[in-house]
Amino acid sequence: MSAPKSLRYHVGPGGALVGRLRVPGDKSISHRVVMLGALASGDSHATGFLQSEDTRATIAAFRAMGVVIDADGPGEVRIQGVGMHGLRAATRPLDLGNSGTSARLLCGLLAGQDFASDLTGDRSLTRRPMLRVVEPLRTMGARIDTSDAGTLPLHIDGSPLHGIDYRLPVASAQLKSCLLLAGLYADGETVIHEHTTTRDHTERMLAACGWPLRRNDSGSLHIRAGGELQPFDLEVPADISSAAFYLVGASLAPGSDVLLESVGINPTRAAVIDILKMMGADIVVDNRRELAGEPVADLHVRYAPLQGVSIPEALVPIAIDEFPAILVAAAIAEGTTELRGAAELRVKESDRIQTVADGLATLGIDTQVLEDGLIVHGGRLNGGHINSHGDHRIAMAFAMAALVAAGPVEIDDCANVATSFPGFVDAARGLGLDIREVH
Ligand SMILES: O=C(O)C1=C[C@@H](OP(=O)(O)O)[C@@H](O)[C@H](O)C1
Ligand SMILES: C=C(OP(=O)(O)O)C(=O)O
Repeated sequence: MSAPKSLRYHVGPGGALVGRLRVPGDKSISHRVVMLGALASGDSHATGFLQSEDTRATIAAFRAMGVVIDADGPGEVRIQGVGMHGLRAATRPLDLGNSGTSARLLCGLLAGQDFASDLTGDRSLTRRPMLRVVEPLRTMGARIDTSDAGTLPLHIDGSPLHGIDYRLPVASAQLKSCLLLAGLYADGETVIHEHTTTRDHTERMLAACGWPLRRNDSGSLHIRAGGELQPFDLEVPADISSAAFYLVGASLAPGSDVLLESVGINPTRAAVIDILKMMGADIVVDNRRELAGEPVADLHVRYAPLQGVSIPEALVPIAIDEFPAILVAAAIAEGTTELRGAAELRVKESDRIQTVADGLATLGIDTQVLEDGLIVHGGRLNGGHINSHGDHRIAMAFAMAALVAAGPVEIDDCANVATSFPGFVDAARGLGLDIREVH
């Protein structure tokens, strides 16, 4: 979107991370704050909100549909909810930038409106698969056109929906959330079965807004239309996906000692802690409490030597966005790390299996690329020149690799770090990383 695309990071080798930090608000929860706040019957307010390019894309979409949103205060957002039937047709296509969460959740939310919408996005987003949401929505009665490749741009001709009984074919919280949001407008019951646990922020926030949502003993979700969403006033936890870069950086670099404050540790999100601990990381989870119906804690991480592990497949969806960082940790761990069952990584902002493998090869690390994962043989890192392919998490993960590299790490195409973690460079420098931006 607005950030310059030529941004490069120069990261000097060595050093340690020391200090305390509250990383910005959780991106998944911040998107949902805007979406459910917009549909609530009254005004909502949130602090700790992530102001980033992805969440701004969601805000812009709802403003274009007539919702008044004030997001000027740092980390603060006020939303004048218009009620379940108060959205209005936008006069332009809704441009969701780089944000898969915005595109997929909005698809469900807009399918049952009584107006038409067009959705588009940037180069990366217009390549990401949308049929996973479009096909079940069509079964619910939605009228949606996609590109020939099944991607954005989409035309959604709002239509009456009916509930379906659906088993998710991929472990995707975006798909689950899309169908739950469509279910808010569907006749009869919408039932969703998941064979693997994925993040449950939509379910928690719907419950917090007083919408009846039932989970039966086998874990399937049941939702019906006809309710009202209560407005809310909440504090968004810090994003564990952003904290992950510092968990890894501090684990890698001797002498590191970092306290990450008020990080969301929702059990459907927090497997990065378990995986790093399996590798030998020294992470203490302290001061556990709740914010916005979500568990949070302070995470105290100190340097520790790491060993390679075989990552349990059940943990993959619960750490899905953290693999660029985890695989950088694997690169200096002693022995071999095996990641399997992670084919979803290929359809994120970049093909994260290939971009990580290419980046690690540049730094001198042997890997074996699998269709659904990566085998990393830990070793010593050289400096080198990395192409992030415009993927924010690749850029931040390789910035941390410099802490243990023998020479500088240059990373191209870093502007999209602003999609999830504006302020990453200042925060990293504040803790001791020798990083600067080159325009
Ligand atoms: O629901 C969400 O907020 C998200 C779900 C995940 O995507 P998938 O549903 O595609 O796994 C994750 O990768 C993304 O960053 C955010
Ligand atoms: C995959 C991600 O986000 P999204 O799907 O919303 O683009 C991410 O933030 O790593």
